[in-house]
Amino acid sequence: MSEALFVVNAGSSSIKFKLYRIIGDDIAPRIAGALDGIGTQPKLKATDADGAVLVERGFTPEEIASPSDAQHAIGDWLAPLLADHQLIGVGHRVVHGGPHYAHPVLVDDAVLATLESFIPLAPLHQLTNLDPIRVLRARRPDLPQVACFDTAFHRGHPELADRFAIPRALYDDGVRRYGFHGLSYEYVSGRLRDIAPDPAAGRVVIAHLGSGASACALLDGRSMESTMGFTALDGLPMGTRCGALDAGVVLHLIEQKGMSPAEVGHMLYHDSGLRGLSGISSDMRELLASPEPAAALAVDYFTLHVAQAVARLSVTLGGLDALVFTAGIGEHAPPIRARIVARLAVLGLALDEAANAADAIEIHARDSRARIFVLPTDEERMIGLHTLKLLRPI
Ligand SMILES: Nc1ncnc2c1ncn2[C@@H]1O[C@H](COP(=O)(O)OP(=O)(O)O)[C@@H](O)[C@H]1O
Ligand SMILES: CC(=O)OP(=O)(O)O
Ligand SMILES: [Mg+2]
Repeated sequence: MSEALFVVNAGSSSIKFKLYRIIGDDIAPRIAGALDGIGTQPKLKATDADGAVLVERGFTPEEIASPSDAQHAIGDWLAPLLADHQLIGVGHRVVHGGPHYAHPVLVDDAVLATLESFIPLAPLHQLTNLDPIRVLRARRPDLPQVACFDTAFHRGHPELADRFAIPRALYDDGVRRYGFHGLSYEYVSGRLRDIAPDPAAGRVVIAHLGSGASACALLDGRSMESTMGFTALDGLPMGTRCGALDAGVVLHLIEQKGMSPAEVGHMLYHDSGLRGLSGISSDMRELLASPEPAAALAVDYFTLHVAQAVARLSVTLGGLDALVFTAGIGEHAPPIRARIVARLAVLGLALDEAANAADAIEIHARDSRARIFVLPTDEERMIGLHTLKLLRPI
């Protein structure tokens, strides 16, 4: 019977999962799947290591109305397939680890209670990240569960990157710039080290452009600064989130417009970003395909702000050796990469257009002052490796 571990990456409308076989101190995917459309058009799909479809079935919105329904459905489908695997544990992506968790942790009641206290700091993510942990603890109390944090990678960043310019007492109270997407940055910087060790040891900016978007400055693979802050609302404009916003707007909406804090929160997390700017869609593919001027404005706003962030993070690093694009938009949208790099001509960056159009790994022109890469992220593999290391220290 082969040893295996299970990885869960739970979002608000989908649960992605992977079953890995353990091979020494490495892992190899056996099953990859997702249950998405929770509460709307639930669909479970999973493939094996060769891409063959193992299951593809729909559910009614009533059958899978919540992430915990989804977790049970995945568990029911998976149980017979686990018969010839010996599961040693489960790794979870948990977006917020607060000020203290700089590494993955084994979840017990006290850890779970601490992580629950961060729910208001990550309203789109934390509750749904913790839900599968709770469901699995009830179903399989014997199975070790490991929480891997999006914030952990940034915990070693310098104090300057950790601060807001507000009274010091708030910092001591935990109002700090945590930064997110850390599992993605850790994986992508490791890939860069494998394929291009020279720039990886130097000054690198990684732009994680998905439905959530942020950018991170790394020096020799370590986080120096990132665009997300106390919450995953700060920094770049996203699918539905506003990104950096004048705090005065929040005061205005509450004090002058009579909006409740909950209404403002909903607007900034769900109705802003690309969706708010365009009035059309939060999905970059739809905006690129739309002839509407409002869609073009949203795309321009996005590319301008990503380019500005790369330039700002280059100041933090004192220069730039490599720029890396990753996540849904970063990996699959050549026109967006082209517009971002065109704005960075000011720093001497230039694209090889054919390589960019082909989603090649290296896409810079020969005379570009920094190398430019497209590297697919793999948060699940990072979670799997962390989980294995914590459960099986060498
Ligand atoms: N071919 C493409 N062209 C443009 N945008 C794309 C393409 N493929 C995916 N995207 C965009 O990627 C985003 C989703 O990124 P992803 O990393 O999958 O998000 P998440 O995992 O955080 O939900 C969406 O805005 C989607 O439109
Ligand atoms: C932290 C965050 O924004 O995550 P995601 O991109 O998955 O929404
Ligand atoms: Mg994501």
